[in-house]
Amino acid sequence: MMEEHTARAAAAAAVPLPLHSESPHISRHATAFNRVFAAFYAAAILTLFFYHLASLLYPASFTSFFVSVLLFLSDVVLALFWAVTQTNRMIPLRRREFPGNLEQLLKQDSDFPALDVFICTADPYKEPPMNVVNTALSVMAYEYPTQKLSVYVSDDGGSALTLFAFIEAARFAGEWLPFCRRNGVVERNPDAFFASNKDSNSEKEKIKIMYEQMKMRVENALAKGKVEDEFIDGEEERMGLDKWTKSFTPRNHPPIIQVLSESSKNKDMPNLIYVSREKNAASHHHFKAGALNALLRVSAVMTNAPIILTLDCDTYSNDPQTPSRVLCYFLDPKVATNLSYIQFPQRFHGLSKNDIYASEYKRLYLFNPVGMDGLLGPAYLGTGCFFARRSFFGGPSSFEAPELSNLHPNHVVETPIKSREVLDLACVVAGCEYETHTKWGSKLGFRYGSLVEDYFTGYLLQSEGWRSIFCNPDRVAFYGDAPMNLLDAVNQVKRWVIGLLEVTFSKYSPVTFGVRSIGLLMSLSYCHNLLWSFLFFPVSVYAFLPQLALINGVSIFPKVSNPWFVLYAFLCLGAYGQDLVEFLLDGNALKKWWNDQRIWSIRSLSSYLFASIEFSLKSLGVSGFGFNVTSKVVGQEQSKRYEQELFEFGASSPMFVPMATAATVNLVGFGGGVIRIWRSRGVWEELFGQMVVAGFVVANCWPLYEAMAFRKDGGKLPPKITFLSFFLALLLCSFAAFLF
Ligand SMILES: O=c1ccn([C@@H]2O[C@H](COP(=O)(O)OP(=O)(O)O[C@H]3O[C@H](CO)[C@@H](O)[C@H](O)[C@H]3O)[C@@H](O)[C@H]2O)c(=O)[nH]1
Ligand SMILES: [Mn+2]
Repeated sequence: MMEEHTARAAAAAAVPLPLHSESPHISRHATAFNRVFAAFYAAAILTLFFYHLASLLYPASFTSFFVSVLLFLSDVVLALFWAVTQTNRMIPLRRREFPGNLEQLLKQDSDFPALDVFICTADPYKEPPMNVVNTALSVMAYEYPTQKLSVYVSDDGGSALTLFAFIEAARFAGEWLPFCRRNGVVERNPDAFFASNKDSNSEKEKIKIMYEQMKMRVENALAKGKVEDEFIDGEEERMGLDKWTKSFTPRNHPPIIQVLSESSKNKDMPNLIYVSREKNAASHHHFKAGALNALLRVSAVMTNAPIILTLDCDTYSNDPQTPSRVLCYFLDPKVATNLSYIQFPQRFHGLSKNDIYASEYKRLYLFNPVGMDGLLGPAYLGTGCFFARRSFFGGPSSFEAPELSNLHPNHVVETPIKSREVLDLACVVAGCEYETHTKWGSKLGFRYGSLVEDYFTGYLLQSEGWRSIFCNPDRVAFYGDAPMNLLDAVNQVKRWVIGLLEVTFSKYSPVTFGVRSIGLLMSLSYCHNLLWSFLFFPVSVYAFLPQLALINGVSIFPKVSNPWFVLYAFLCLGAYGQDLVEFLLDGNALKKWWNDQRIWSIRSLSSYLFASIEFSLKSLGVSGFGFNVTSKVVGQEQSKRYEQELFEFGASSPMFVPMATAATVNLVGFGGGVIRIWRSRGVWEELFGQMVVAGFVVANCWPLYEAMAFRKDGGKLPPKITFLSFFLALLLCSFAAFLF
């Protein structure tokens, strides 16, 4: 009896408890419905093309031919966009991790694999050092053996203020980390913790005061633009800050590497290392990808952890257990062999109630990754992503050796991180010239050649045979900042789209290279983003053409009584309806969806349009572009308006001109249509489709009318832009009067 029991226990021990599971993200019925709907929708699109071809072949006049061509081309782009969205609905996956079961593998601290965290920052004024410090503290306080954890901060802004903030942070961490552990704090970003925990006790009061004092010192230094002598403590700190000589500028300075906290000296603290790679005017620094590659090498020399977490400076940890979730995959030999990265969704804090600029990017950061996870895995989203270091050195079965043996992913570091030898080598690998004649950026590390280094790198890793995993636990793992004014929001997407165009027209285009290396469905998923830039065309056509025709009483869509009208209605309602249902099922309010669909058109008429222009100019050699960092600070007035969900225009940017012109033309078109229908009732059947389109755009443009005519605050549309758009609308109307 006893024997049998022991035997059973032994058998149970031999079968390890699962570390993770996967299941379909949506019910089988929902997937089946999606497929049937997709089949119907595809048939409807084909029928529409038949209709278009017929009108192209037998045009009534030159004008109707011209109109048909524009509508046909627009619908081709929209149909392609629809088609590439479908792949993400085919096999959406939901994953679960069981970190509790890790105990079987991790009996003591030394069993844990080491983890290197990379945090990138680039500008102390757009990315306040205190926020970066909060991000760093939130990960330094991970529930993870401190001896196995190192946090590297890359400062592309080359700012003494950021270094000073981190000197302060290292000191504060000595109190903060034990405080979190003693009290089982879950919110380990101090700022978020103090904001949400109002009740106080003496211990909390004490630490809050320390935090406030640190914050004051850092913010004072920032306001003065320099670090006062009185705040510098000891020779080591002085020597670090002394590197900022007269000739030091953010674009021209030697490499600076400072170890601010060392786990071998203080067993309760992880390593904290400040890195500002060398910069000079003669060498290209490849923006964030360059910074990450410098960190890959510096960290290889110092700690060489097999697992790496990349974070933007604003992406703080909201869950100290996150590394354990990741280990559920990295420690499972069945998935680990070809696993490159585990991506968490990008989530944002401080969004307005209905997210007016749709900064949440539900589709990009949630729906699409879930869909891609059923294939080879999600795209890399730039932040909140854990990598296997090995995957930066060639495919799973084709190793690319780095030029120095110390950078080899299996190299074991035995020298203390503060030794001269290590620091000197770290400075060499953080130098400008280091990458010349090496494979960094092409075969090794993060890839160069696109402003969306995340998308490009993830895609190329997958094409080498790696796969990725999307991890979306119930408790949000990371929170970041979203742009809080319209110009920042559209400029950010413009930068992305330029980066995507760089990929589209490179030799690695998903359309050609991708289909061969990652298969049709995966490359279609990647094409979803590539098609963004082309959307400016159909959206411009639908924002102007039906309305200009309407002003002139010309019908361009089928009459309501015509059977073809049903087809149009099905295609429009179907696309918008499915989008709406997916949003509502995800638990979002209707208003949030409304804002999301509005921004889709706004981005098309601003970001996508201007990105296409800038990319063409660059290709012709007329101008260049760079990585314009999104500001993570907002003024008080602005933030109040954001809370009230008022669109923030304020600046006179050409980006606003097309949307303001569309708003004007649609209002005039809708008004003109109403008058025509009122004058002769019979025409409503012919103009109905155009009235619906114009009415829909007018409803969408409400914030623009407000900003043009009714608002007095600093966020209104500058009169210059309003008048320019009136003028352009007049020009368009005159042209239309001539055309129709
Ligand atoms: O030369 C540079 C430029 C930027 N950054 C850092 O890159 C990060 C992202 O910059 P941000 O201005 O916030 O850009 P976003 O458009 O918000 O970033 C999204 O898009 C980027 C790709 O375009 C990804 O790298 C990001 O992870 C992703 O969140 C920030 O931490 C910056 O400090 C650098 O380190 N060096
Ligand atoms: Mn950002």
